[in-house]
Amino acid sequence: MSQPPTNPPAEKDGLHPRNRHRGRYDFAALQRATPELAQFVAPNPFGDESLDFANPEAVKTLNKALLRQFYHVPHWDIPAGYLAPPIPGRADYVHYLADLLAKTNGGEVPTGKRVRVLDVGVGANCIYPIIGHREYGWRFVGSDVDPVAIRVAKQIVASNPGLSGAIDCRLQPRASDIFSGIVKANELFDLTMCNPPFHASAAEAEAANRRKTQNLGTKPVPNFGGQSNELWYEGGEATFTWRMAEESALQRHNCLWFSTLISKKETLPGLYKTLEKRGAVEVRTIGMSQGQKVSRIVAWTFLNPEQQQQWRQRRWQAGPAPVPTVPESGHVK
Ligand SMILES: C[S@@+](CC[C@H](N)C(=O)[O-])C[C@H]1O[C@@H](n2cnc3c(N)ncnc32)[C@H](O)[C@@H]1O
Repeated sequence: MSQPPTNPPAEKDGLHPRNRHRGRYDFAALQRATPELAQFVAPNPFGDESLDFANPEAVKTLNKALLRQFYHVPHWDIPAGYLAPPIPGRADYVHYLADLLAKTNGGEVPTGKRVRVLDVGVGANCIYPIIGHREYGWRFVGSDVDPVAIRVAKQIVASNPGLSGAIDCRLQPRASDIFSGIVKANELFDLTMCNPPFHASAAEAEAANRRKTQNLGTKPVPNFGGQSNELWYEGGEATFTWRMAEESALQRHNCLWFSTLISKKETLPGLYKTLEKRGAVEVRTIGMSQGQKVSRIVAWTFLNPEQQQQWRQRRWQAGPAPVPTVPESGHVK
């Protein structure tokens, strides 16, 4: 006998406790702040208001509304075909990194401009710097090999209050480089983060797109949810993160914690091996789950506990720094 459909839980328990998106989307409030969202909102089989998540325009417009309502970013747009990120999942990575820094800081998340973060592969959407700055006041450098992504990310930064001066977007001139060409001499970062290109080839990215749209029961959408060059890299996630691990060893004294998302568990053994070979002192794997999708952050440091404490004293103990206020809800003018 077939079971009646059950409504999804109101609280997304899998998300980080500080994630602002643990509750169900309040479509009424979102539409008040972003009226163009209304055209995409319709009742789902359970009678609740929902959105066609297979429609990139709908997802992009939801992102606009969420960024406006939760992150004080009234002007956000990306060109057609660029990755419209699921914001709750992106926010989770930022909050888990905040916890990681807190461990080096006596349990307290260091906030404000004294914390500097490098986002490798910032994308046109500039999502991690926006969330990290609005939540914790951190300063960001975002790198990308795609000149369009850098131009759009810079536009987002320039057109929203308080982001200029907090987020610096830099073009990586060589696709094979990760930190080299971006990190300036003597520049220090408390964290690096990255959502790496996942697939090993354009064909693989397109096949995955086809499978995903088939599962959602819709027609394949060209460049569904991301430019193909945003989603693939010669050798895929494993090669990209291997390069990152290798290069991080050259920056071992310029950064407290390096980190990356890892989507494929098969990538983990190779990454751990490289980090061990290069002398990482501590490697942490932090699990994250968003709905059915399970992912993880791998973070590593080349600094021993004593050096970590020295880092803390030198960089964060200059007194508390103010964090910009993020409204809980409501349209930000
Ligand atoms: C999966 S997308 C992530 C975009 C965004 N951070 C997000 O999470 O939605 C990966 C990004 O890495 C960029 N990328 C590829 N190779 C790179 C490199 N060597 N250095 C910096 N960015 C790179 C791509 O252009 C793309 O924007």
